Amino acid sequence: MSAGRRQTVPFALGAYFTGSATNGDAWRAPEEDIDADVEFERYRSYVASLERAGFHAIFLYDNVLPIADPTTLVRTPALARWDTFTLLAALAVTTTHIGLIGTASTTFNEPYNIARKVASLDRLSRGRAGWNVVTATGGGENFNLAAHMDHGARYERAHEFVDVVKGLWDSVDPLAFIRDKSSGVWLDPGKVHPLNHVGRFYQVAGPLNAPPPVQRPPVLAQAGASGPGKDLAARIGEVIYTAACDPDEARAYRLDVLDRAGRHGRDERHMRFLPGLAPIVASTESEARAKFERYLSYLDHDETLQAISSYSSLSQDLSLWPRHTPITLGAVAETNSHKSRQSLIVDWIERYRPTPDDILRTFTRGGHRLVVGTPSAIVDDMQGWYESGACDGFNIMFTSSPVGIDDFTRLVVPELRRRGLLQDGYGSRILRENLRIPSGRANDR
Ligand SMILES: Cc1cc2nc3c(=O)[nH]c(=O)nc-3n(C[C@H](O)[C@H](O)[C@H](O)COP(=O)(O)O)c2cc1C
Repeated sequence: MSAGRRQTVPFALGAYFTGSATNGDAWRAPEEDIDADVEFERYRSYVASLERAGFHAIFLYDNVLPIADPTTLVRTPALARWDTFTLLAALAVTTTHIGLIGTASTTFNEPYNIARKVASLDRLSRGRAGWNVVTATGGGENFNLAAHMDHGARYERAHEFVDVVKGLWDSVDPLAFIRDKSSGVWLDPGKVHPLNHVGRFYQVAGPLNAPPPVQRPPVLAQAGASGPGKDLAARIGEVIYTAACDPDEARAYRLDVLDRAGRHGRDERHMRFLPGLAPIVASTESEARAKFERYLSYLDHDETLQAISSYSSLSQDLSLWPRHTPITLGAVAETNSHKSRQSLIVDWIERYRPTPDDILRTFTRGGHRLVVGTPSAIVDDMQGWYESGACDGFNIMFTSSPVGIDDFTRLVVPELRRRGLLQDGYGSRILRENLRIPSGRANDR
């Protein structure tokens, strides 16, 4: 099983970052960096470590939410956030092989701008750019809307948005540029193809006024998991980020999206499913447990429970629930924001009847799975998920930086290598080639 699987869908390792001050929830721990929102050097050194360790890509989360009440931010480093593609552009010139995947929403951007940004990043990085296509969990109030756009409408626009971006990337053949001083011919107009797109939501003439991307096309990531989210993933997603706490559910999700992808002539060779994983690792089990308790001691429990309640739209604040009493959810109003995270956490609470304390011990504030243990226990977990077809790798969400990054690269990465899951070094300087994802073009199915 594993040898064949490794041939078709090689194990992929990504690293998740927000563009703000700290990566971990326990930001008050003495060793935790707290100034990455103003010091580029922090990101430069994190990503340099990940590149030395052979991570395929980093992924920058982003949102543009309104903050009606700044008192909700008193205890969390979330407000100041680098503009995603500006930060990635800087990282493009401090790295050589690691992929650089940034989030931009199809709800609050125009396709022309995104096509240009990602194409430019792909050139700057010599073929390592990716775009995480989101419809955004909120933010309309910052973009001329009274509220967030309806979930269904967001996804309808997203399909057309991505088609336009891909069309713009194809609108200029890189060979169009003759640049011949002797003849005075700069450009071959036969290799420039205005798009002239007229659709339901967008009217875009083109051609794209940007350096042609190196990758044909740059890698597309996607992270929605509601019905419409899965349809978008199935049609355009190449790297699929998920939150999953149970391997059976992750496997069912993967098979569901692959089934939908089949209708678009796509299969598992074209997609890498990467659930989030937040590791706390140490050489011995007891050390790892002690580290975990220390992490919990620096976590603001109320704030973390409030964040999970709000991000998962639970219709109640879990921080108000007695800390050691099993939670009973009342009626949960259907959300227009993050439908899949809502159902993930609601289902989990209904199935296991956890206490708020159990939630803190199981999930990060974003609702991703915490795993505590030795390097071999953590790799057993990862390998088990991968080999059973629950995923194609992981998106590592470090519980602290820089120490959590250092722990993972020092302890877990060598074990992943020893088991042949992760290769030594990079096979290519191009992200799509390192992930071994074909472009989907006729000559590269
Ligand atoms: C790992 C992961 C990362 C995500 N990153 C972002 C992000 O950066 N910005 C955003 O607005 N939504 C992000 N999302 C949310 C989804 O893209 C999507 O907007 C959300 O799941 C709502 O869509 P759904 O109802 O189809 O699930 C992320 C989801 C996951 C699982």
